[in-house]
Amino acid sequence: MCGIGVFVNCEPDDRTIKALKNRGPDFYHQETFNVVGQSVTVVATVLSHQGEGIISQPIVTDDFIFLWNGEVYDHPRYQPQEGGDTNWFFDNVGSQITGENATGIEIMKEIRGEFAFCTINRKTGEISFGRDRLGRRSLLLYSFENKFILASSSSGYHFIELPADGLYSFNLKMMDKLKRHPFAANTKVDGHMLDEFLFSNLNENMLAIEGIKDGKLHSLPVENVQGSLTSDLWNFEQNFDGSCTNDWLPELEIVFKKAVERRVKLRKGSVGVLFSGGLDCSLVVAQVLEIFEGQRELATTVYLYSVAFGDNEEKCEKCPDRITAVAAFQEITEAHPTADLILVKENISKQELQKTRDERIKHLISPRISVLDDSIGSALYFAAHSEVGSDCRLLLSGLGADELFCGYSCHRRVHDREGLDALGLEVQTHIERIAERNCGRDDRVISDSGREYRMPFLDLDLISFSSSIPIPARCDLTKPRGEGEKMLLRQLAYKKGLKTISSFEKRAIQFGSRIVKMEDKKVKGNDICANLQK
Ligand SMILES: Nc1ncnc2c1ncn2[C@@H]1O[C@H](COP(=O)(O)OP(=O)(O)OP(=O)(O)O)[C@@H](O)[C@H]1O
Repeated sequence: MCGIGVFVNCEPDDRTIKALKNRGPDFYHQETFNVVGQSVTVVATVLSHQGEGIISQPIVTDDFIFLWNGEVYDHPRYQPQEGGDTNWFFDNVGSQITGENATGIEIMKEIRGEFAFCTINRKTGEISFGRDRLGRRSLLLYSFENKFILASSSSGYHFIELPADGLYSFNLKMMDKLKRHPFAANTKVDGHMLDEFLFSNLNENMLAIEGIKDGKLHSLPVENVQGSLTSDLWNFEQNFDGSCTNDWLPELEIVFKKAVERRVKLRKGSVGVLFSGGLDCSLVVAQVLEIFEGQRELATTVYLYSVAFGDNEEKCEKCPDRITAVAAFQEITEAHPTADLILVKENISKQELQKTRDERIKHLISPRISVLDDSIGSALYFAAHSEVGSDCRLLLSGLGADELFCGYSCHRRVHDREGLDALGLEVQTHIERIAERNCGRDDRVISDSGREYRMPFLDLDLISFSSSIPIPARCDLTKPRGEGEKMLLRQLAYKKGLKTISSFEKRAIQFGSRIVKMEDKKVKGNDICANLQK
């Protein structure tokens, strides 16, 4: 994982550099180039997980500048090599992505892994960039007059999150419009396929939506390149079939194991899991431990980071997520008595929350601004930034399980009111908008810890396989909570010896961690968050 930044006709401010350095504590480089008459400053920081030593960035040739933030776990042409995925990527893809040349993009589509990238053609001034189909790595965009910025993490500008709706290119000679190679999609997602991006020049009150009308606006038109980017790996089409005669569990077990294995194999340092004690993250922990038992050379300590909000230890211990974390830790330990497992309790007071939010969190959450962004972003920030486990450089979470296996209360609502077909569409929508709802924000707040964030349930093979399972085999929403939603995952947990955990009810992070209760807010999740605007 890395921090990448490209600053055309402007220089990065200190806060942006610090944010990028936090993401990549192993290496930092900043250099300014003249590209087709424009000043282009690139910043690259690295958190190394692949290859011998540390692979520096950016990769610069006479023709190209290439910045890569992500992991290639698997690709038909990829063999993990000495130079890691950065060098491989450059050899195979970077030199081929030039504007409308689709070859590079064709290779990119087959990457199993998460990424954001940027390639600058020094001869033509064509700059190509994008996030993977699920937006698992953040990339922010800002443009004003002749200034153009891309950065993994935020600063004092009015950035927008680059939508994960396609791969983009922009010509630094013309600076007139963006081109989008759109990803194929089955649902309409807010903020996707816009035909222009709007930016403001206001700098001081960066989160004040109201303020924009007083500042100048800059608009960049976006033009779609004909034909959309499709790939079997990116096919999230849901199986609406009502009949479910197969036993899906054995294959799910294999696909889930592979998804976790990919993510714990290519790494340096030990492993942590963001741990609520809920079904999803517990399954991830159990799978990691099984893999470690089978492949001792991969095994390390596994830290389980549990965050709870309250003004003293007693209150934190009563948080629903802390209660389940303690219970789940015990059950997992009983199932894996030889595992080197440490439960790390992060107790956060209101004072600490407010101070850290003002100093750090709100900048990382930016440009997201809702109450939900604040609650989830802050909880994940504290879980990820624990000082315990200084050798832990990788964090896993259970994100994605609810989307695929119908864990949310809205799934139940849609099912009860509109039936199975509508539920299938709801599942599809949840997956296609996860970049905007979760992934960008979560990547920024978590990766700021200098630990890389990976989500096994958002593995492309796992999504593809799960999507092929008829909805009634994934959940049975005629059954009560704690039983019907994520039914197939509950069976998997039971099979893995997590009997109590398999019947835990789903609980949203903002309630389970009690961050909402501590702040005593009478606001709705989608409201603009006053705390982020201060
Ligand atoms: N209090 C917490 N402390 C640390 N990490 C958390 C906490 N709450 C949630 N997370 C992380 O966020 C992920 C998503 O949360 P979510 O509530 O959807 O899943 P879960 O708690 O694992 O399972 P369930 O959805 O069944 O409750 C979790 O899998 C976990 O990795």
